[in-house]
Amino acid sequence: MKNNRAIISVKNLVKNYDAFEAVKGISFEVYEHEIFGLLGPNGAGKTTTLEIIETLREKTSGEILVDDLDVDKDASAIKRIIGVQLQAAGYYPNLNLTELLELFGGLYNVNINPAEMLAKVNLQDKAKAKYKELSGGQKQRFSIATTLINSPKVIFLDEPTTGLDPQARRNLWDLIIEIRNNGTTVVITTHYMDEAEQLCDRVAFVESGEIIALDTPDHLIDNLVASGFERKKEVKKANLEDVFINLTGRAWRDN
Ligand SMILES: Nc1ncnc2c1ncn2[C@@H]1O[C@H](COP(=O)(O)OP(=O)(O)OP(=O)(O)O)[C@@H](O)[C@H]1O
Repeated sequence: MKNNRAIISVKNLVKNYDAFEAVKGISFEVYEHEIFGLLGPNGAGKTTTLEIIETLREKTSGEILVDDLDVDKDASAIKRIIGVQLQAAGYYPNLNLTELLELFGGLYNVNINPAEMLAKVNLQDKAKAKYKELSGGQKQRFSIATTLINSPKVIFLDEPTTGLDPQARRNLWDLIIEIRNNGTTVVITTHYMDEAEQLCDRVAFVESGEIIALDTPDHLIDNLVASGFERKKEVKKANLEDVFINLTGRAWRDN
């Protein structure tokens, strides 16, 4: 299924906020049809990097191609082939889910079938509900549905399962895998290492604006184990959380 064609290519990306270097010359590729995770501590530069790829934020320097389109020259063409989660503020309170999807479809100038889109994220029973009446997991599922309106080649999910209960998280994992299996590349950030381990084909660890490791979860774990690392009283000798802490030297939930 994976072909290792780079659908996103980032070369020497730098982002400075005044004198502060938030992203320090990172390079990586996201392959077509994979689920690619950007992991790392708060403030590492993940959201900044994603928003630059999404053409929503200016970079300081570097080259970025999305499906061979250059963010400097083809930003509007890139916007047409990517799906980005809207902020909740964009969900007009008086409209129900069906009306919101019709509105967004209109903004993208595409014909959509709201009932079909809601069924994709298992919200068919909420067609007439308002966004504010949804549970946290339902809100996330609706937000993911909105990323699919323009049948994008790549979707970006920034911490999609934060605050969800374990079951809702697993439901969302199934949904994300299904979206990938239907041919969409997924770029995701998460602070949950079990999630990254379950979901991501490859992950990049970002620390202080640099990529300090990039590989499949399996390889990262195996490398850590091969280096002599051993967990106390655990059946498996290490997990991806161990890789993370070993790389960054701090607990991954710390601020
Ligand atoms: N608009 C801005 N102006 C100045 N500094 C900013 C701006 N946006 C982000 N930063 C800084 O850049 C750094 C990277 O922020 P970013 O939001 O990309 O991190 P992150 O890895 O997504 O973090 P988190 O896991 O907390 O979401 C942080 O130190 C942040 O304070």
